[in-house]
Amino acid sequence: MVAEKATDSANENNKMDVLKSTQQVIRNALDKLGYPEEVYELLKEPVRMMTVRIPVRMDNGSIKIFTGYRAQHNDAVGPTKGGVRFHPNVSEKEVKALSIWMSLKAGIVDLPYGGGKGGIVCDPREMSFRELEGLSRGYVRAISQIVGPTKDIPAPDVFTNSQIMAWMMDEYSRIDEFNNPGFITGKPLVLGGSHGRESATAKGVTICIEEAAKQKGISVEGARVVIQGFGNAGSFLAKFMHDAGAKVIGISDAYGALHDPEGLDIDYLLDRRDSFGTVTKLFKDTISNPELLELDCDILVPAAIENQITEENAHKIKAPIVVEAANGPTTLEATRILSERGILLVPDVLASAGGVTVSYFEWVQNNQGYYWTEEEVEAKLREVMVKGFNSVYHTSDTRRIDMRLAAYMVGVRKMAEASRFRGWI
Ligand SMILES: NC(=O)C1=CN([C@@H]2O[C@H](COP(=O)(O)OP(=O)(O)OC[C@H]3O[C@@H](n4cnc5c(N)ncnc54)[C@H](O)[C@@H]3O)[C@@H](O)[C@H]2O)C=CC1
Ligand SMILES: O=C(O)CCC(=O)C(=O)O
Repeated sequence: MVAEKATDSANENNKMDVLKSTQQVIRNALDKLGYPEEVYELLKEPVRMMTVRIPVRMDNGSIKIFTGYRAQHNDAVGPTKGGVRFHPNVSEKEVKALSIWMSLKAGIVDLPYGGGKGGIVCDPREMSFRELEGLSRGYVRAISQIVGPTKDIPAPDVFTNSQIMAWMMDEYSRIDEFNNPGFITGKPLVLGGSHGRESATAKGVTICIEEAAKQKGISVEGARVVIQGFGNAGSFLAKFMHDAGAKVIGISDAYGALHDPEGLDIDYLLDRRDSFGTVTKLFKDTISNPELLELDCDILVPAAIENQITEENAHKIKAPIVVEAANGPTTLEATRILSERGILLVPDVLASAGGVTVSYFEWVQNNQGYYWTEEEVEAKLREVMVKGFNSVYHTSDTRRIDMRLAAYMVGVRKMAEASRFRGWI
């Protein structure tokens, strides 16, 4: 009985293991494309993974040692690129999976990058500004040998922002002994940031929603939208949906969710949210995150963390369109269930690629020292996202496969070919 329980829990862990599920889809995509086994052997793990220990003097005078990671998945196409996450649940496996997803995003929207990702195990909500600066600078010192504007270019992710990017850029510039804005993206505008980067992930998701709605014959104007997460991705998305005439009937953060079938007051919520995307603590009448996901709505956007739609709740999702702003919010089993139910699932590696696309634009502008207007950035982003959506949708439609497998097939091809031309495989 005990052994049976242990096996059950091992199976459950496997289903929630984001690295294992990513490897499974990579394998399926490579098989469908006809690549030999050694291509999978190369791409199933990052080519480089660094673990660092970062000492930080805390405000109470003690020294605390933090663990951080930087994964570089594949650099055959170009330098690796991807965000840095500050979160208590960061793990080596998660960072590895996130770096693979970055490679796939770069492939889908055709950027000259491979995927990278970083993370530090910490809870920035419980740290002072001074402690966060020490941690950000310490991380850069620790990984400085493997990063740089032509090697691996970090950016923001969960619980990191433009201030943290500014500290990291300053630390790298000190080490490098000259001002080096192209080392990192998602910087404040005054330090070489790009117009449109802050809202880029949400803008990319909005474009995918528009394209998915066209395919489903649903009008965005008047559509009922539910968004899990009210941080960078979720809050800008709520604003864009509200401005497009959609009714945002549910939002959430790490502490709970708000629901109003008549539509929430998005401008008020944006005004009251804190820098970690927390707003529900201000309200008494809340529902839970699991309840939020099952609300009756037209468009559901998970924009927070991994493993939110699983085989437990996939049958209960009512939205005909699910667009993944977050990385890894839906398990593979849930992907199968949603797809069999005819729900159009726009996967993370496509839907959330707007962030890295505008990060690429920021890096290009830093390299050329000439900056674009917000309108130019938005027009270029739209072109890239629509093209990415169409190629994934077309692959899914013609091959009769789910959108996630289609996205992996589109995303994996460029790095496989580049690795082959380089003579690696
Ligand atoms: N910021 C960016 O440019 C990009 C972000 N993403 C992905 O979007 C997702 C959200 O990232 P950001 O908005 O940047 O982060 P953020 O740190 O700005 O906001 C995170 C939001 O998720 C909520 N949250 C945290 N834990 C939660 C939980 N257990 N249940 C429900 N909500 C929870 C937080 O309260 C907050 O509202 C992540 O998966 C991230 O990897 C993807 C592409 C780019
Ligand atoms: O902007 C970037 O370079 C990376 C964004 C990111 O980390 C992501 O798409 O998950």
